[in-house]
Amino acid sequence: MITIDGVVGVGKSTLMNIMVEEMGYTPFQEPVVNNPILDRFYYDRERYSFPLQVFFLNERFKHIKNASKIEKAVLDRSIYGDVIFAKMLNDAGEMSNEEFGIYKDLFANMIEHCQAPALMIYLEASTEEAVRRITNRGRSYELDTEIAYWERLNKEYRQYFEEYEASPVLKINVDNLDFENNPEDKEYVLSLIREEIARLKLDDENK
Ligand SMILES: Nc1ncnc2c1ncn2[C@@H]1O[C@H](COP(=O)(O)OP(=O)(O)O)[C@@H](O)[C@H]1O
Ligand SMILES: Nc1ncnc2c1ncn2[C@H]1C[C@H](O)[C@@H](COP(=O)(O)O)O1
Repeated sequence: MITIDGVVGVGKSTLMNIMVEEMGYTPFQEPVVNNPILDRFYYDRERYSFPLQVFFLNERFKHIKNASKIEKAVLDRSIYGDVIFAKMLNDAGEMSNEEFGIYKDLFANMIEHCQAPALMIYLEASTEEAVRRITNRGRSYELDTEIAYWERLNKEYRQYFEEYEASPVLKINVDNLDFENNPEDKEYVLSLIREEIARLKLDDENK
């Protein structure tokens, strides 16, 4: 089970699709379209932070449960990334301390039953590049969100991944890598992933 994480717009879904096409992985997509409150959350974060976190926690748990039953799974975003959002929202006063306390308790209970990924691919980018990609993608609720939110998220992500040790991490800075449109960049990223898989002997484990 390989997980791809990183800030919004960094290219997680795009890379996941490449791994599906080029490496035969089975995708576990982030629930954006079928998310009943994501849009509302962006316009009223105080009201929707807590239910949104519970929604994502539950979805992530389902994905991990199902992904751990198959040989080559790739997940778009991780349960660990959710904690970054939850902490950030609590720090900003958009999720109350009581709600964050309940969230942490629920998380602690769930994580005991979650298999850690065999590899975490952390896609790192400058906030400017992430916002450029968010703008190109054009989800209206993200376009209406202030830049400071994306800056805070990036800062929290970087800090979190400096200390993350639940699994091996492959960190890739994607600021100058257009693996979506440039075949050379795509091959380069795939080679990094293949090398890491070989180094960790994940292929052997998966046989
Ligand atoms: N490496 C890349 N270089 C340039 N644009 C990219 C790259 N990867 C993805 N994109 C574009 O950036 C936007 C966000 O990509 P996406 O994969 O949906 O990000 P995420 O899943 O991390 O939010 C999309 O419009 C996508 O086409
Ligand atoms: N845990 C989360 N809290 C708040 N918002 C979240 C969380 N997980 C995902 N999101 C948002 C961020 C994006 O608007 C969409 C999808 O993420 P993406 O990085 O584009 O895959 O959901």
